[in-house]
Amino acid sequence: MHVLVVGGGGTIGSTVAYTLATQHPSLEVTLADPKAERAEGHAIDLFHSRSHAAHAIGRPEFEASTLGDVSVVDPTSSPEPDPVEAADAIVVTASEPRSSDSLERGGRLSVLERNLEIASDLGEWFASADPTPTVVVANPSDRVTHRLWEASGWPRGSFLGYSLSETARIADEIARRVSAREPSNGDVSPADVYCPILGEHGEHIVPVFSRTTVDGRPVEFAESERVEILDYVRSVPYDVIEMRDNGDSSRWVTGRGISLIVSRLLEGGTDPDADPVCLATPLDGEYGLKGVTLSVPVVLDGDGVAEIVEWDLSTDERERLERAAESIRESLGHR
Ligand SMILES: NC(=O)C1=CN([C@@H]2O[C@H](COP(=O)(O)OP(=O)(O)OC[C@H]3O[C@@H](n4cnc5c(N)ncnc54)[C@H](O)[C@@H]3O)[C@@H](O)[C@H]2O)C=CC1
Ligand SMILES: O=C([O-])CC(=O)C(=O)O
Repeated sequence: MHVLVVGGGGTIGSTVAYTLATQHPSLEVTLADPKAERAEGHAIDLFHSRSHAAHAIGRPEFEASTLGDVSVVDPTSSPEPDPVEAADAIVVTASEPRSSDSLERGGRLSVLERNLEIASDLGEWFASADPTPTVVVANPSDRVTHRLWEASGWPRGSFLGYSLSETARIADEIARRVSAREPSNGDVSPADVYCPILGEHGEHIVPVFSRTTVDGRPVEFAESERVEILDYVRSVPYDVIEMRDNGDSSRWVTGRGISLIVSRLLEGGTDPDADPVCLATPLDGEYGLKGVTLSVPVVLDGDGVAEIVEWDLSTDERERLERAAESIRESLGHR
């Protein structure tokens, strides 16, 4: 199996590559980045991280001879053989560098113009290869996913815009609040919270409070609490960036979330009996929306989105989803 990480010399791309490389020792990983030397530095380090399997403490449960390679290509030099053709899954983290106006809430939109150009170029590159499931991380991820889909000519189900970190963040905040309500019951773990999030990866997130459960039981929040929960989810990634001296963004939650999605894709998909996962995919009438890409519940197979699940939403959730769609359409110039 082979995963291509486009933007693999950067923070998120290299973190995804590390997570996948250690989880799947035989996986071939290619890092595509115009900063090829930087990517090569990651590739050498990553390959050595796999070599711990040669030590007794590595306790290899696989043949050392099956260790996958970690290689580098410069996407601007028409690499041959084409790594897009070789890939079983692709992750796109290619992005303009973070600018000073990307450090505040809403900052994901500051790289819109340049990242749409990068997406158009990547789409042209992808177009000559067979459709391959592609997880899009570069911000603003829903708009970039949409542009990449349009430029590639691949089926819409090939594209999955990544927004799952928000689901992890809201679970943490809900667990804290529910624990504080009844301290005598002990702490609730975020792992016991289910609160899917639809909509934009940004200000227009749509937490589905009508389906939220703790330990499998429905849980209610007053409107004031909902506002505070939303505020936490929107703000915390920017707090993380600031705490790290305005350097890297949330590489660990993002790297782990993407690696889980790629792992499921390589295994042939998600369990159709399990809860669907919320990822951004181009819509064609689902939820009454067309010509826009935003997060909705999906079931995955080995090619990408096998099914978009249409949940019954409350009036407020539906209106919020429509507002998210409007905001995304507007910034893409689609009215
Ligand atoms: N969807 C999400 O939840 C998250 C999205 N992000 C976004 O992911 C993107 C990447 O973030 P970082 O890794 O921190 O940025 P970074 O600046 O460390 O890495 C971006 C990499 O893309 C490369 N690149 C630029 N143009 C390229 C092209 N045409 N082809 C291939 N590579 C190209 C750059 O050389 C650089 O190495 C950003 O847009 C960031 O906002 C980051 C975290 C979470
Ligand atoms: O703005 C960023 O690069 C970080 C981001 O999207 C996130 O962590 O959700």
